[in-house]
Amino acid sequence: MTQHLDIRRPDDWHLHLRDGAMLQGVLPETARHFARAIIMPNLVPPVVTGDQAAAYRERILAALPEGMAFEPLMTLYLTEGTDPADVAAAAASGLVKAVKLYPAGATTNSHSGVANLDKVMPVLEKMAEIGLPLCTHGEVVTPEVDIFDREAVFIDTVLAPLRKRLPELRVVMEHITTEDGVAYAAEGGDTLGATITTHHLIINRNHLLVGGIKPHYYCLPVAKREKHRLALRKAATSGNPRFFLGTDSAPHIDALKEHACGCAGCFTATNTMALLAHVFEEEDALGQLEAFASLNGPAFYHLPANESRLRLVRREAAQDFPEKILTGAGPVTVFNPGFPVFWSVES
Ligand SMILES: NC(=O)N[C@@H](CC(=O)O)C(=O)O
Ligand SMILES: [Zn+2]
Ligand SMILES: [Zn+2]
Repeated sequence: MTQHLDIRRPDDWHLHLRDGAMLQGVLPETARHFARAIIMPNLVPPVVTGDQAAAYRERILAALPEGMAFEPLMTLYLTEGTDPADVAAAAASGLVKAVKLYPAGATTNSHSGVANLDKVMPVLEKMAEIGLPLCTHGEVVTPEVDIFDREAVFIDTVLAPLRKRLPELRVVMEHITTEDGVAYAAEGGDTLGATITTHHLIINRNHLLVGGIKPHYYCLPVAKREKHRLALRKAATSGNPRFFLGTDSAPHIDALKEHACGCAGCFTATNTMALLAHVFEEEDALGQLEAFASLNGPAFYHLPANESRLRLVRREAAQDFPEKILTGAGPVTVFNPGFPVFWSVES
């Protein structure tokens, strides 16, 4: 029997589109299913100023194929030189929807990020005043802290003190990967949100490491123990408005993933909605998929939910997804969940 699930069209609250030939190649994969996305600013060089965000937005719209509708929601990359007045102007014009904090050295293209939070307090104070959210890559980079503990230590030593110091600041904990992140976000009140990726609902660290290293499962924050994956599933399917979808779909060409020093990032734009339907069905929570993918994010960002709809269909036979997307920059492997998926998006 074919089963349908109709939901409001989803948005992606954490997406990497890159630039140039890669942007051209990956943008349709998101625009096919998503109405809007928060666009991450970690280009080389990063998107720091309002002018740079406006120019990047134009490049994204220019790369959109004829007949596709998609609204990029722009962000600024926070640096120790960021000007609070520029941030405020970019927010007031409606161009910029959030500012992104990368602790310097934490992830892909984060070297221009923040080493000393004191240096950006004037920007954060301005953001608290105007209600502009701060999106955080929540990992400390202290070499002594184990990579699997970096998120929990960030919460204790950076995020909680910052939110005490600036309680009005609206914060999104991006791509949470631990039960600690889930617990902190659940208690955070309405100034706090947390995005969860599709892949962290599917893989734990065994999938990454047992039986040979799987470079296409390597992302940051790195996948954790099974108990953390289960906590993320519980949070995502709970209906709790603090939790919403941010795929963190992060394309890198295969040559840089299958490498002695492979890049971090899973590319999930192509099959995310089908995979989420699979996960939510497994959790007996298909009725909560719309909240997670289409309602909780807009509510946090004070934007209306989309009026258009998306239909997911459960087929008799397992559905095929492309193994790779062929972009002008090179092939990009699509996230393979490692199990058959019967759901697909009706086109
Ligand atoms: N998630 C990742 O593993 N990679 C992201 C950066 C990020 O979101 O941390 C990327 O830009 O490739
Ligand atoms: Zn990140
Ligand atoms: Zn990301």
